[in-house]
Amino acid sequence: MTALAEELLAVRDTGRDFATQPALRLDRLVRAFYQGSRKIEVLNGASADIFPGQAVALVGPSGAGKSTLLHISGLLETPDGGRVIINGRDCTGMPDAERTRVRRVQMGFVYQFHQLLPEFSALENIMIPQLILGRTKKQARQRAAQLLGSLGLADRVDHRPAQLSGGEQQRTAIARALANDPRLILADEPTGNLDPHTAEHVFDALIHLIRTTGVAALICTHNLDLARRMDRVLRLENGMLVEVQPLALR
Ligand SMILES: Nc1ncnc2c1ncn2[C@@H]1O[C@H](COP(=O)(O)OP(=O)(O)OP(=O)(O)O)[C@@H](O)[C@H]1O
Repeated sequence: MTALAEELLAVRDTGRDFATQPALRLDRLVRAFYQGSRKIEVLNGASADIFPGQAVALVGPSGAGKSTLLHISGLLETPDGGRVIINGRDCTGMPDAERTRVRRVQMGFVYQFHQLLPEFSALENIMIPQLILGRTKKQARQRAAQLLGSLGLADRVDHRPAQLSGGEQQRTAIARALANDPRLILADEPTGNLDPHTAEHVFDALIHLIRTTGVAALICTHNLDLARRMDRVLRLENGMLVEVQPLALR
């Protein structure tokens, strides 16, 4: 385990106080799919509150519905029943334009494959979402440089994604997710494409930013070693979210 990882674990184990309003409240979510005439009930009353500053792992077997839950949390899909409440606001029935705005202003996304724009530099990739929200070029450049610096990429700002290693690409994607100071990070296997050593470093960087910015994060992962190091673990079981003690995770 790296020194940073040990420091992060120590912070988790001191039992910090979290803000009282959840950044994300999932309230009795229901979602089913039909495959032919067969109905698959993926979410069946899934509920959870995720508070600012918490890194929460989402685990469960393949096909349990983790991606479905992340898509619904990110307002990319609508549930058949239940509510998604972001910072106290019920977003479930919002019109598309309003959902897009909530996503852009309040959320950051990290995917297994970085999805950086190949023709732009690392710096520009982090500036673009800020320019969309109306920051000036100067403000966007400063914020992008600051984030890349805090992720150990100060000497990579002008590199295009293809000129970065897998771990550097993923750290750039994390910086992009944080560019607009979101309240909530949603991450789908953010280290799933990396070798174990690189995955650990990228994960440490992500957790460090969660702890220092106070953003809330729901992180889907198959990697139980990483899940054990988060503040909380939620396991999807039979369409419900079950809280598991991180150190008891098997
Ligand atoms: N659009 C869809 N149409 C039909 N079935 C779907 C659709 N999306 C997901 N499913 C089904 O819902 C179930 C849950 O899928 P989901 O991708 O959410 O699981 P997961 O836990 O993320 O799996 P994995 O760990 O393998 O990525 C699966 O049985 C999947 O086939």
